[in-house]
This record gives sequence, structure tokens and C-alpha cells, in this order.
Amino acid sequence: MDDGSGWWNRGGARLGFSDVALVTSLRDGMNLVSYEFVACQDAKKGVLILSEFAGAAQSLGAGALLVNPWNITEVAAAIGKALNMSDEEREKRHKLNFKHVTTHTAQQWAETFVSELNDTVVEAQLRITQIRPVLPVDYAVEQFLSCGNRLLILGFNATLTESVDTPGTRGGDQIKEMDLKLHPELKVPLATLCNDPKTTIVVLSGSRRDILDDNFGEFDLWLAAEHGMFLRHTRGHWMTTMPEHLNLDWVPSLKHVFEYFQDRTPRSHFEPRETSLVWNYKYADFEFGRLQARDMLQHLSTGPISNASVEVVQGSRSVEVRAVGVTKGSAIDRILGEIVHSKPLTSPIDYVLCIGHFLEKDEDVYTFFEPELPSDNVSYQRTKAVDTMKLPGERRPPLKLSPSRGGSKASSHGKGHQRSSPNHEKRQGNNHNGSAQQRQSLEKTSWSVLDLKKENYFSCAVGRTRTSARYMLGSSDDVVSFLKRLAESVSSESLTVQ
Ligand SMILES: O=P(O)(O)OC[C@H]1O[C@@H](O)[C@H](O)[C@@H](O)[C@@H]1O
Repeated sequence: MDDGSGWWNRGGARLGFSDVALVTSLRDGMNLVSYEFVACQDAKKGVLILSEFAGAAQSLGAGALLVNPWNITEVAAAIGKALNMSDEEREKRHKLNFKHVTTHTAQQWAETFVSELNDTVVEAQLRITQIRPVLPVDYAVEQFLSCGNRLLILGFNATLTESVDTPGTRGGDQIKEMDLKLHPELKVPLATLCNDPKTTIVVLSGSRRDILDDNFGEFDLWLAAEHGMFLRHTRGHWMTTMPEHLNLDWVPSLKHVFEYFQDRTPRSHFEPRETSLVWNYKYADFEFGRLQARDMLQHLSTGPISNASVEVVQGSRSVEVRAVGVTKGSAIDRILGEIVHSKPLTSPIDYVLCIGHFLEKDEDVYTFFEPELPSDNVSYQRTKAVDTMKLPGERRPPLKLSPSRGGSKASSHGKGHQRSSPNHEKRQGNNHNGSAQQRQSLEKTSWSVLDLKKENYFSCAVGRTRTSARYMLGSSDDVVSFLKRLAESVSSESLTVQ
């Protein structure tokens, strides 16, 4: 425990040798001593008697004996109990507290704090953000045709699916109605766009890998599941782009909470994922769903995850819990990195369309591509990657992704697919994955990936007017019409070329 500051000699050692620690603060912010005591007691498994007025009582209450320090009889009884406690109980109580102290590190606290601070900024910005104009479809199509390397990033839920209010065409089967299904009118236009050599499509969704596989497996495009934590081209295998330190220990313990709310809210739906859990009540009675959501949020804020490194994200008709650091915007640079690794880039991406019914938390994906800071005084949240490339007020130079930022690690999750080595992919005849030689030469340099002019960037929120996207569309029906227009323009473009 000697950290060089003399703490151990000044008194820290006593904490390690004691059988019992008695903390009787009448008022206390946190009480660091109780944490230090637990940290020093791995050998002795000493008992902590803790004032219920100390902040630490909220996190160490499970293993400590909690007392009201004004109640002398209670304190005396606790001392007696602690001194006579069986080894077994001491060990059990110590284990609970030791786990808490060693897993709730300053690093984790700082990450959660910064992330919540960012959320507050985004929320405040959204409140003062002007209502966005409707996507100028003709102009977006015109610009699309004028560019040579186009990237389309499409959300899935409520973007490429049928509107919730579309009268029941699914035969009244509740379970089937709640399944996420690609809008039937999109199959043809999407296939046309996917087959266009100048266009790359990424479906970026919170949904699980199997759901994206079922809906998009037949198309020639990229799938980014679970808010971009997993990625694959439909001709390749899933890989993970998850940050190394993501803590997912909380997932199993929370599932029963979500199941409970699913069971007591008819037509609501719980989707367990690997990096998040989502309960959606968009098909349920709205008022009842809202009340249930409120209950759930309260339960979550006081329950088992109140100290875990997770975020509770409230949607208009959903509640989601995800690991800190899981957002679409934080994943997008890793996704881009993989895409440009996988096929030789002949020219930088010069057109980006990013469209989705994204939660506020995920709107960071819109700002990632913002070529210029907006002229009004609304400052946008930018991802780390962008911050390193652009100073406030500066026009961003073409995006350079270094291979290390873009790199991902092989997945050991889900279907057990491992990321193939370039050679393996070659054996499969996968022309979306460059040869080992190409990759090697790319890794020696950084290269310009994005050269995006303001007029060629179209970010668009679906069904949300206050957004950090530049434009909005009313519903997925409008998205369908727009994508049909883009597909028609691609068909006439290829006819002209012939
Ligand atoms: O991530 P997707 O599939 O584009 O869906 C966007 C959002 O759609 C909302 O309707 C859901 O309530 C959210 O949970 C989801 O994240």
C-alpha cells in the first residue's frame, strides 16, 4: 500500500491490522477511510461499521454494518456483533465491499462523469437548436450525382422499417408485428444503390447482429450492429470494433429487470444485446408505456446498476442501458477505418448522407462528419477523433485515419466468427478485402479518406425536429421515397455512362 506519500506510515498500516473499523460521522460527503479500510483488509477480512450518514453507506452498505451514530445502544450492539462475527460472515461481507472498492476506480468514475457532462451539453444544445428544415430531396440527389465516392449511413429502426402506424398488414400476430423488418418497398431501390460502384452503404443500428443479418444479408453493404460495436461486410464475417476496456459485467444481472417490465406491459418488447439492453414500448399503449418507463427509470437509478459504468438512455418510446462509451458517433471512425482498409480507395469520400431515427445520445454521428462548425453560436459535440483534427472555427482538412485508429480486433462473440486474415478472405474471393500486400502498404502511411464539402454533406433526422442533424424527414415513408429517388438517379446515371 505504500504509494511513496508516507500514507502507510502515517496511519494506513493500522487499517490493515484492525479487526473492526468504526466510522461514526454525523455528516460526511463520502468518507474515504472506509474505502481505505476495505482495500487494506484482504488478509484479515475485518468488519466495517459505518454511519448511515456517510456517503459511502450507499456503496459499502451491502457489506458493512450500518448504524445511526446518534443511537449509542445500536453502535454498541454493532461493535459486539462485529467482534463476535463468524469467519464465514466476515468473509462474505468483506468480499462484497472489496469487489466494489476495486472495481469502482477513479478512472471509471471520471469516464462516467465526462460522459454525463457531454450528455448534458448535447441535451442543452438540442433544447436551443432551431427546428431543422425538411431535407431538400432534389438538391440532395443533384449533389449525389455530382460526386464520385459516396457514403450512405442509414439507421434501421424507424428509418428503413415500416411506420408503426401503418395499418396491420402482418396478420395481427403480435410477436411478428414487433419484429424489426425492412420496409418491403425498399428491397429494389436498396439493391440498386448497393450495386452502384460509386456508393458504399453502411446500415448503422443499435440492433443485434442476427437481426441485421436477417434483414440485410442479401444486399452488398456494410452492417454495423449494436451501435457500431460489431461490423461486417455482408460478404465477410463479423468483427468487433469495441473499445478494449468496455465493462459488460452488469448485463446478465439486469436482464430480469427488463423481462419484468416486458411482462407487465402488453405489446412491449425487450431486446437483449451484448453491449446494451433495450426495452421498447412503441407498440404498447402510449400512456401506460410512459408510466412503466418512469417506474423502470426509477428502479434503474436506485437499483443494481446505480454504481456501474453504464448509461441509461431514454428514447421517446424506449429505455436503454448501455456501457459507457457505446455511441454511434464514437464507433464511426473505427467503422470508416475498416471500410477503407477493405477496398482500395481511388478517391476520397466526397459525399456523405447520414440518416436515422437516432437517439439524442447517438446524434454524435451527425456531428462527426460536419465539415464546418455551424455559423450560429451553437457549438456541436465532436468526437475525439474529430477534435484531434479540427480546431474550433477551422475548416477540417480531409480526414486522415491512421491504421491504428481504424483497426479492430477479431470477435470472440456471437456466432463465433473470427475476423479473417486478408489471405483467408482472398481465398473466399472476397473483393471487399484488399490483399495482404495492399494492407501492408496502406499501413505504412495515413491517407485521406474524406474530402467533404459543406454542400455535399446531408445529415437528416427522421421523425425529430430538434436535432443536431442539418435536416429532418417526417417518417420512414419519406425515407423510402427519398431512397427510391436516389436509386432512380443511379439507374439513369449508369444508362448515361453506357
Ligand atoms: O439504431 P436504429 O436501429 O437505427 O434505431 C434507432 C432508435 O430507434 C428508436 O425508435 C428506438 O427506440 C431506439 O432504441 C433506437 O436506438
